[in-house]
Amino acid sequence: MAEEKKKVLTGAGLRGQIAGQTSLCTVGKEGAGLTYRGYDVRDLAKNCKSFEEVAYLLWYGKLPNQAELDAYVERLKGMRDLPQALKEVLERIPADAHPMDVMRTGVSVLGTLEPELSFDQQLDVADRLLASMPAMLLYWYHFSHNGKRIDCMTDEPDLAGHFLALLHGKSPSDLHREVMNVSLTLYAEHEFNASTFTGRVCASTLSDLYSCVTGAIGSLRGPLHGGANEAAMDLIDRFQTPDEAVAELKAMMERKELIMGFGHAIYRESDPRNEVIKGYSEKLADEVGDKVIYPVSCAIEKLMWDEKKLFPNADFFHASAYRFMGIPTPLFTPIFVCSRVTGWAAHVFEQRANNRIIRPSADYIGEEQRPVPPISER
Ligand SMILES: CC(=O)SCCNC(=O)CCNC(=O)[C@H](O)C(C)(C)COP(=O)(O)OP(=O)(O)OC[C@H]1O[C@@H](n2cnc3c(N)ncnc32)[C@H](O)[C@@H]1OP(=O)(O)O
Ligand SMILES: O=C([O-])CC(=O)C(=O)O
Repeated sequence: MAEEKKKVLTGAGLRGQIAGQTSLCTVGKEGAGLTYRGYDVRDLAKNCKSFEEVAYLLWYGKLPNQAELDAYVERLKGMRDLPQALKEVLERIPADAHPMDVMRTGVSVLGTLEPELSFDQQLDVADRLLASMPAMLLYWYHFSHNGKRIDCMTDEPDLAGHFLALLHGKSPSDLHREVMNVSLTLYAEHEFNASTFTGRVCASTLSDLYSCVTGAIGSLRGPLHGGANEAAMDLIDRFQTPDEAVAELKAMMERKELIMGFGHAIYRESDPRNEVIKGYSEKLADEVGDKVIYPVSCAIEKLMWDEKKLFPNADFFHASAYRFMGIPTPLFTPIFVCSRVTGWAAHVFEQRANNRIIRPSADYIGEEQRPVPPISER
């Protein structure tokens, strides 16, 4: 086999292969950019006051005007609660379960209670998932940790505030609401990343939306993908000073260990989401008077660039931003789910609109064909 073909097929993660078409998103055009339906993600983060605008853009194809947004927010508000049967299942999941497993189970159970019986219902199912995911996570969280059955309905005007209010039991400050809206916007969509591709493969079999989302959650859970925001926090938490971080990071690099929250499969120079969330992390660090986490994060960022030309991806400064808002580390990746469900579902809709089952081929590198020996001769 030619060397080039071998490189593409073995262990190369399909990098650079075009696996389908999309009109939802561009990643890494000119090395760094990210757009949703033609809008720069930084522009969306700055000018969309609520994440619901971005969800609407991805699912309904255009940015909503004020009347459309008001109606959409009201619709989602009415879908925030959970069925009693789902609450009962969540009450049986132990406190030490991984919250990503809770999300996967929650979505799966909702799929048994409110199944998608026809693709005509796809937008209803997607809206229902988006609206109810914060409660799925936080009903379980409060019950399993404190034995408390929270009210899953809040009057918060957006999902960002709803999430923080369910977590903390009170309405968030304006700054925290803004950060959460921006964070959900930054995480919403990212072309053919591993979890979205999982969802699209599932959709291509004409399976239901709950199955596509359940599978996608499983792919996002890993530390090479969405799980990196939690892994980055665990890394940062090991250090009390920037000097300590630099010394240990150098040793880790020598041992060829992966540094979580750095590098990217597509971006080569920078991840455009980083500068946005880093700016908010700095603001929040000032707010809480942090003198450790933010400086340690910046020292790691500088070292990684100086030594390896590796830059922080979306996950790295999300870790400190979430910590400063009092969000427990194991809930970081589930927040990613609450956002990325918009991208996943948009890709499922796109796949369904022009479907052929996704079924690539493998390059066989095993044994030549041979007879099965009788069991006495093996
Ligand atoms: C929202 C998201 O999902 S963003 C990604 C989140 N994931 C992480 O932060 C986990 C850490 N990062 C990584 O593991 C990788 O950078 C990935 C999985 C994101 C991308 O993987 P790849 O596309 O294989 O990376 P890439 O081809 O750019 O790697 C080039 C070299 O840099 C190294 N490298 C890449 N990222 C890192 C890192 N974070 N730490 C140390 N070395 C790294 C690779 O090991 C490779 O080295 P080699 O040439 O000696 O084999
Ligand atoms: O695109 C990728 O490979 C990973 C990523 O950044 C994302 O899904 O947000």
